[in-house]
Amino acid sequence: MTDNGEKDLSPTAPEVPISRTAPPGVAAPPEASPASEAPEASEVPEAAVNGERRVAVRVRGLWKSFGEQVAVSGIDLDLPAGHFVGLVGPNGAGKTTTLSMLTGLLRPDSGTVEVVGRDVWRDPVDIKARIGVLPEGLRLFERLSGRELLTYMGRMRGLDPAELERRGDQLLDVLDLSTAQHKLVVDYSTGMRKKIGLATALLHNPEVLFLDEPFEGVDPVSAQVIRGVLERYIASGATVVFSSHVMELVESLCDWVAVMAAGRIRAHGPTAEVRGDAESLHHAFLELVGAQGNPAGTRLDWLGGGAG
Ligand SMILES: Nc1ncnc2c1ncn2[C@@H]1O[C@H](COP(=O)(O)OP(=O)(O)OP(=O)(O)O)[C@@H](O)[C@H]1O
Repeated sequence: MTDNGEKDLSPTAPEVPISRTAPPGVAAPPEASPASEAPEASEVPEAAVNGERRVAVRVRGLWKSFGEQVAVSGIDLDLPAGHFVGLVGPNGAGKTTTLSMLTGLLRPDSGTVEVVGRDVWRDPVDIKARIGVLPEGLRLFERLSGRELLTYMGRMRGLDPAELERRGDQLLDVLDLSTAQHKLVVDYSTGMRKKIGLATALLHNPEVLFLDEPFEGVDPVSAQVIRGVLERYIASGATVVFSSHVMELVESLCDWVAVMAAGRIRAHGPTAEVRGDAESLHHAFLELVGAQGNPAGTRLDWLGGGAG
């Protein structure tokens, strides 16, 4: 158990007894300087090494409040490179806020984030060339066609035009968007928007891909396609960090998982170890976030039967 009340199952973590119940309370804010005054990040080489393991994302003391609401409560986390990492948690757990801070979209109140050994807030331009992001509430240039969007993003990334066209052709083909490539994005379905968003996130061949709910609103066929693309990407040594509520999906896709609740990390490590002896990751998750045995339905004694 760490200072944050989490279960750290990473192989580099000290040997500690594992507790599956975690206190729901929120710790007091740390005596930390604002992110802009954070101490100089150590010079970590690109293949940052933590023991034998390369670290794709290193988070220390990350904290974010919105007024009185503490969204992320001083989390520490090492996410290993070359893995499919799932960030899971109930509604309002702080997943989107965390992902936004990991990708330089939201400035933390305090704490540091390093991605492939570089401080996200000190090297923003360099970092943005190395990561791909599919954010929540994806905003796209609606009046461009899918193809135009890819071309625009590729040029922004400085890709050679011939290479950009080659990659665009392949991505549109693999993601089954070739026939819709000249349609305006505003006319795309939810699943098509996710797919074109994923294509723009992959176009520059990033080292780490951050995806907020990538499978939400995506049909099973498209989900299978996205899954195949991501598995191939991981096999090349890249890293995917994605958030999801769908535990079965996380269990089948991710070999590493971090469980969040109330702004804190409740457990993280190899998926099989976080699941432990539980029947499934879903059951382990319910136990970790303290949701088991909550008979919400029994309080709705008026519901059903149509008696008014
Ligand atoms: N811009 C904001 N202003 C005020 N409060 C916010 C803001 N963004 C997030 N919050 C609050 O921070 C907490 C964490 O929100 P966040 O969106 O990170 O959770 P989440 O785990 O992604 O939830 P969900 O699974 O429902 O998307 C919530 O209590 C939310 O109301």
